[in-house]
Amino acid sequence: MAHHRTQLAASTSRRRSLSDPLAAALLPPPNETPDQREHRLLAEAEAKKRSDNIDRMIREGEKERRRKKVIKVLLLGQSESGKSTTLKREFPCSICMHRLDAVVEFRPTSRRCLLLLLLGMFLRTDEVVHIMLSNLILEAIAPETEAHSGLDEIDDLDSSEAPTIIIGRPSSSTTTNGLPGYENYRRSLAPLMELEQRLIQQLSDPEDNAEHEATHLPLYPTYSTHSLPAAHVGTSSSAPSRPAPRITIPLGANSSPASPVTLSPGSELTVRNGSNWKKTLGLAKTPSPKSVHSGELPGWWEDPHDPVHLINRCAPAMTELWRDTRVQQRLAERRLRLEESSGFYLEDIDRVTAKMYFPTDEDVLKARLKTTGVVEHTFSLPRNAEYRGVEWKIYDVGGAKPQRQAWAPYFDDGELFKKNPLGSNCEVDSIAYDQHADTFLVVDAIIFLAPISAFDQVLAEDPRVNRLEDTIYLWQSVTSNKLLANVNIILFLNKCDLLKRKLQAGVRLSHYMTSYEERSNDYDAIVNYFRRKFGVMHNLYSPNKSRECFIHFTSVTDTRRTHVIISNGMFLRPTALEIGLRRHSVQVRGIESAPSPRETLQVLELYRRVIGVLF
Ligand SMILES: Nc1nc2c(ncn2[C@@H]2O[C@H](COP(=O)(O)OP(=O)(O)OP(=O)(O)O)[C@@H](O)[C@H]2O)c(=O)[nH]1
Ligand SMILES: [Mg+2]
Repeated sequence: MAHHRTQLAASTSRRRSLSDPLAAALLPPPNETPDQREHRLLAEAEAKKRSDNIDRMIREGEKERRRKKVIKVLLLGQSESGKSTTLKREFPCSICMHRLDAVVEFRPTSRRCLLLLLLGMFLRTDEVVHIMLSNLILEAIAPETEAHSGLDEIDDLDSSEAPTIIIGRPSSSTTTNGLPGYENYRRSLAPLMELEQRLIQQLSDPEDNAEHEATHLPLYPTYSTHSLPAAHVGTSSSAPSRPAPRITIPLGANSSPASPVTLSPGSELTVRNGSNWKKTLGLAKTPSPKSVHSGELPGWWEDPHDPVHLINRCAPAMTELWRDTRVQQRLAERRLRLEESSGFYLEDIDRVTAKMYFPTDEDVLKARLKTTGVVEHTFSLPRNAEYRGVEWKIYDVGGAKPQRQAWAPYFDDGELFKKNPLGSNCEVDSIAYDQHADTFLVVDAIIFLAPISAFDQVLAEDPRVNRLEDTIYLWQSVTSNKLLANVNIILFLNKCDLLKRKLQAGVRLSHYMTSYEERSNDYDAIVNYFRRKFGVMHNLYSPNKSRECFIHFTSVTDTRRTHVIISNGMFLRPTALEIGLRRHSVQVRGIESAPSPRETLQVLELYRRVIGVLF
């Protein structure tokens, strides 16, 4: 009986095997010799071993993937709000800022870059090919070809969205004459133009190829200042003939190998999408400890071809131009405050143009490189075992208006919900959606930068728009977005240092922001007013009423704060950690600009405890 059952099972299994073509192909040949059998069994054992190995590797990879936490943070805010600077400072481990001495070897590249930035301040005299032209001194004092008044334009805006901030006095841009002495200045600075070209060549990557880039933007038409769409951010009607948005962020892609800078005469020095300032400033490589500690630096000042010699010769003309009261007046009329952003070294021309000038940490931190598109920075936290395995992905976007075409569509929920493949009621922590690749980029948090010192300034790319007004519209569109309902939002009320200086110089907020009325022009009163205003807007517009918004007063160029954290052995910035904390509903008070050592310790202690739970 048992024998019969075995025979039956064998014949059933053979029948099943024969009906399965793969099994049939693997069956031993019917007339297999003992030798052949031995070979076959050996080969099968070998194949099984290989297959088991692959299975094991897959299982381990899966375990590793599950163990590894990836925290994704998106930086948002208008151009020059301080996003890239925040990235440099708030996430110091991404550029080895915790070992400031380690970047010494790469300063020569940064040095050339900073010299180029300085030249850029003086040189943009060519035709209107770039919206940033108005940033530059010679351009600002050049004879004008066309006059435009910001107030006239503002009057045309839809009254339902009338800004609470007035745009300020129209500049005396009706003047069509250039500044007296303009031609002299132009002549004395002319040699620098050739030098600028040379620096551009030195800093450009000859193998630059858009196809290498980690992110891609469509080719948009170049806007002139006058053809930009109306300033109402977050309203789809503001860009009637907007080209189809496209953004591709290959998930898991590392920093792009592409050329880090876009350098062309007549445009602002730019960090390209898919590239990063680490490479631009020469910080991308890990320096060898030997050369760091040997302190050897190339003696560039002895090289007659080094740009520093020509710049050094032109320094007196540069200083004279910058200090010329008529120049200052013209810049003030145009409400251009170069010294507040990339022009910080204009007050330092002698130092920066000295033959042996070498960028300080602060110079590197403050160097302004405009971002275009979306740049992804990936890094893991070193050393500290507590945080091992956490990978950070920070997305830094270009905040200038033409750049916002890359991200503004993601705040247009009507459009996005329609395309949302997960259905309109789904709850996704999504921000970036690639309509071509059908992928969502899920972010854990947004850090929104609002430069509150800019209440008396206009956008460089659109002088019709007050900077603070623009930030408020942006904030409204981010906080009210339904798709972002579950994304944690951290608000940096940034550039507090500049705000303080501006108020001390007697500039009145109520002069530009009528809704501030006759309240005190005192720093504390004003920052608290802004905190309340932004906080109330968040609570009012947020579709998720239980979401809390963390608000910090920051001066992100202030390196002292970084040092406090570093000296405490923390490689994470508190604001970054809040991202994780929010998910677990743990309340943490934020550190403001200059925390006392006691405050820092308290917060660090709290973070440590919570991190123990989280990671
Ligand atoms: N004094 C001061 N300067 C700041 C502060 N934050 C940023 N800056 C300066 O402002 C300029 C612009 O900063 P970025 O970080 O390049 O601005 P961004 O938001 O990345 O600008 P885009 O790339 O155009 O979107 C730089 O020169 C910074 O040094 C701040 O808190 N205080
Ligand atoms: Mg940037």
